[in-house]
Amino acid sequence: MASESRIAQVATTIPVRNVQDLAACDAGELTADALERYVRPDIDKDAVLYEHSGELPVVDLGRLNPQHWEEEAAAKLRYACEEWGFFQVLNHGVPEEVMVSIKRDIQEFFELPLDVKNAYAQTPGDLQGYGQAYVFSNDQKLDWKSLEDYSAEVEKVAHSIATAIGKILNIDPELMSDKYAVQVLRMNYYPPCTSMPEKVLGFSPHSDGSFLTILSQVNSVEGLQIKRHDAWVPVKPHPEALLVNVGDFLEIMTNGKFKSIEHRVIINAHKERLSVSAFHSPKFDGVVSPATATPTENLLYRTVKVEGYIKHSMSNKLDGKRALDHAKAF
Ligand SMILES: O=C(O)CCC(=O)C(=O)O
Ligand SMILES: [Fe+2]
Repeated sequence: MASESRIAQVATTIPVRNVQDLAACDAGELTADALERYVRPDIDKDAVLYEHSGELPVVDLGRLNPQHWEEEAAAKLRYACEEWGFFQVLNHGVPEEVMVSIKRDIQEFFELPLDVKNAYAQTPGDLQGYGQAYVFSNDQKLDWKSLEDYSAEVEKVAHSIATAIGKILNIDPELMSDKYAVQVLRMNYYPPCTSMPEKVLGFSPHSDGSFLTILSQVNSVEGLQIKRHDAWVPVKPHPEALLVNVGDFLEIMTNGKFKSIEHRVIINAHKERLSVSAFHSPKFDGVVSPATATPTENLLYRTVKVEGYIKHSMSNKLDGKRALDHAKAF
């Protein structure tokens, strides 16, 4: 569909030297100068709280479907969206063989020579950090069965989570259904950095310009950190779970009750990290309006045009939750 290709077009970023190529060069070439672009002076500004990793909410999707709905699981989902903005999802229903195949194909893809990868991909780009990404929207898939299967399965997961959220918030399912209608997949690759891993970021702090994002931490290498109470909490990869986060459009729609949380990716000294993000967003020509629980509730956000918001959030330098300021009511 035309609107979907437009997302991939705005998703391109500034061309820079491919980081995978950079990381593969001789140690002598990896000077502070070569890495300067990726060094983040404020990387240590906020504490990293490893001891809180285990507190990240885990939501059991098997207990949140119309045939089997448990209030306790619903309360957990609400808490996760209000307090953390991120949660692990178990019993997500994606068959094991689909997970195994997509993980294998992504690993193999990133081992291909650069020119072959670039010929495959519509929109190779950097991640505003020491990372590399390839983006595919619904109509621009690689010719892989695994990607097609994964995409379809993750769409079902997005549907189940959005339906459960709609039920929790008392939102008409019809109104909910077009909020996650467009899916864009991005494969992310973060090479190891032996010379100064503690100084470079794989992905600068940002919140997602989506409605819901579903992430698979493909090779279970740690790196993702999420903001909580002005500190960073590392997310431990969970082999059976998918990681889900509230995106900016869901924060706007809930008038700030569900939180689209700032996150970043740090770099490992020895291991590469691979992940695949599935962004689910409303159709490009739509709008998202804040829904208030009571008529007297103050409006924190205004109605935003989807296309304008996505373009705005992608065309600016990543800067925490700054993109959402664009949608503030005042
Ligand atoms: O690789 C990751 O863990 C995070 C990726 C991410 O934040 C994104 O794709 O928006
Ligand atoms: Fe993200």
